[in-house]
Amino acid sequence: MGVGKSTVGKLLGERLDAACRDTDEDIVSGAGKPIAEIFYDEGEDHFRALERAAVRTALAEHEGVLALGGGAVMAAETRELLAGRPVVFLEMGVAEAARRTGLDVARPLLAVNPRQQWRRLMEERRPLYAEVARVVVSTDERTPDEVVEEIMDALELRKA
Ligand SMILES: Nc1ncnc2c1ncn2[C@@H]1O[C@H](COP(=O)(O)OP(=O)(O)O)[C@@H](O)[C@H]1O
Ligand SMILES: O=C(O)C1=C[C@@H](OP(=O)(O)O)[C@@H](O)[C@H](O)C1
Ligand SMILES: [Mg+2]
Repeated sequence: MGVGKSTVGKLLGERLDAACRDTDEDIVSGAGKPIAEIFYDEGEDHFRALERAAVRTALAEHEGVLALGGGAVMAAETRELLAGRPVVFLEMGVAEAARRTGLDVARPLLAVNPRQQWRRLMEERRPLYAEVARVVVSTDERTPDEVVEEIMDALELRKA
């Protein structure tokens, strides 16, 4: 959350001349309301079901860059669908996370005690990110464009 998946995904798409899709955007357009409202109105379990379906559909029909939400890997089905694909795990430290997410009400899971919540979520999720990732790229002290270049190197996407 806040590491830059959506921002960097779009830039990477431009850099590769490929389309970028973001499953959170698919969920919002499908539900007709923002993510925070889905959480508050229907609850997290409902959001996760929409997320699993959005990832399944996007992986089946989209070619190019796909940005996921930070909690998508919690679903075993999603981890299985990601296996063997060029998945990038973008990381950052907690100080940077606090700066980037700020008081962003669009991220309901960080609405209360954001730093503590972020640490707790990362402890739980880090092994799952490591399980699905082909490469890990640090985003601390890097601009989104620099992160794109790191991804290009890490996945060996540069043309010879
Ligand atoms: N490398 C970066 N350095 C500084 N700010 C960044 C960087 N990448 C993204 N941001 C900013 O952090 C916030 C969260 O980015 P976003 O792309 O929505 O992350 P995610 O999709 O991983 O939650 C946005 O305000 C974005 O402009
Ligand atoms: O980490 C999470 O559980 C979530 C991350 C969000 O996406 P980003 O990681 O793009 O912020 C969004 O899917 C939702 O608020 C839940
Ligand atoms: Mg995002």
